Amino acid sequence: MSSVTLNTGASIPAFGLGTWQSPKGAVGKAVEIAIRAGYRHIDCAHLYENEDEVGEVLQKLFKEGVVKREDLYITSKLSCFLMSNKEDVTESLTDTLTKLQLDYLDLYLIHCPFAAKKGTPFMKLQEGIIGYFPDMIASVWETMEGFVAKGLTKAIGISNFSITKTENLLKTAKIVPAVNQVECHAYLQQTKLQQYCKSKGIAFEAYSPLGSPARFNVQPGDPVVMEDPAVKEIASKHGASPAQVCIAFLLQSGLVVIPKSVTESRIIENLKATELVLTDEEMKSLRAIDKNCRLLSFQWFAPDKTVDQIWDASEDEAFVLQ
Ligand SMILES: NC(=O)C1=CN([C@@H]2O[C@H](COP(=O)(O)OP(=O)(O)OC[C@H]3O[C@@H](n4cnc5c(N)ncnc54)[C@H](OP(=O)(O)O)[C@@H]3O)[C@@H](O)[C@H]2O)C=CC1
Ligand SMILES: CC1=C(/C=C/C(C)=C\C=C\C(C)=C\C=O)C(C)(C)CCC1
Repeated sequence: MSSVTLNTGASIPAFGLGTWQSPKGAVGKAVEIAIRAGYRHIDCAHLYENEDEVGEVLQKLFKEGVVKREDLYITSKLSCFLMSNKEDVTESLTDTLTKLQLDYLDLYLIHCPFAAKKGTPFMKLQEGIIGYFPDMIASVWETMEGFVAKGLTKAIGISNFSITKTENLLKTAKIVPAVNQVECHAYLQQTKLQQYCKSKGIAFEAYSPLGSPARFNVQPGDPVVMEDPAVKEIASKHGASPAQVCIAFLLQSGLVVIPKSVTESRIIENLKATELVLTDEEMKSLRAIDKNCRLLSFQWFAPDKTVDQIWDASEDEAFVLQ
């Protein structure tokens, strides 16, 4: 399986399994099926509230000798509820390591540049919003740099950072983020952010590569990337599925891609997309269907701001689904 070399010198498998909205009772089985089938990269987060079940299955697979810790690439992310001070940031990582039953992560990301008050009930998030503060992010980053020094994570990175917010972070960062994990699919290709990340040596990781069809804010009439005629036509030419084309397109663009599934047949189907080779012409057709269309606006984190302000839209002028 292909990999991307990070600015740390380490390699990250270019293909991995997402676990957002993978419910407890299903996520462990999904991770087990994936690893047994050949996945070596799992994307987790404190916010997903399922890391304990992922940890249990990892332990089981280590004990059975199916895979060794050093052969896996495990990412997790700092909770947006635990960003206000060093103790909270440390609590988020410690809680994640305990739940995953690991001594170290391969990659630890700031989940998003917005913070919310500790203890805010998840469904009342809007009441606990703190917002985006560059000084808070700088201080979170300094704490995370300490995690690398202590061997608690091999690399640190960011998620949902625009160019402007990354530039702000780089003003004080001693470690350049290894990765920026952002929404990216054929309808939101983020070419400007991709180019910027490349220029800074930051690897670009594509989340929601299938257009997150079961996202919580999905509305009737929203564009559906897996139903795009170009995607379907290319899929049928290859005897592949639309999902496989969506994944192969991003992989062949040099990105790290982390589709989520808890369905055995889809977990396997998505893995097989790593073998699908698209022609230059097909890549060109897929590049042409970009709609600059953001599916996850994160506006709930900053209700006083417009979506354009949240994403520093002068950079990309994406239109956003409400
Ligand atoms: N950093 C961040 O803020 C974010 C990170 N992420 C990460 O990226 C991962 C992927 O993004 P996500 O938003 O989950 O969305 P995806 O684009 O990966 O889509 C997942 C959905 O597609 C379905 N699906 C999976 N494979 C297929 C297939 N072959 N054919 C048809 N449908 C399929 C899944 O259903 P089913 O499971 O029922 O099979 C699920 O409903 C997340 O799980 C998470 O790890 C995502 C969003 C934000
Ligand atoms: C899911 C809903 C809400 C909260 C979302 C939060 C706190 C985080 C979403 C994180 C994502 C997209 C993670 C992917 O990695 C509300 C509280 C806003 C209410 C609607 C449902």
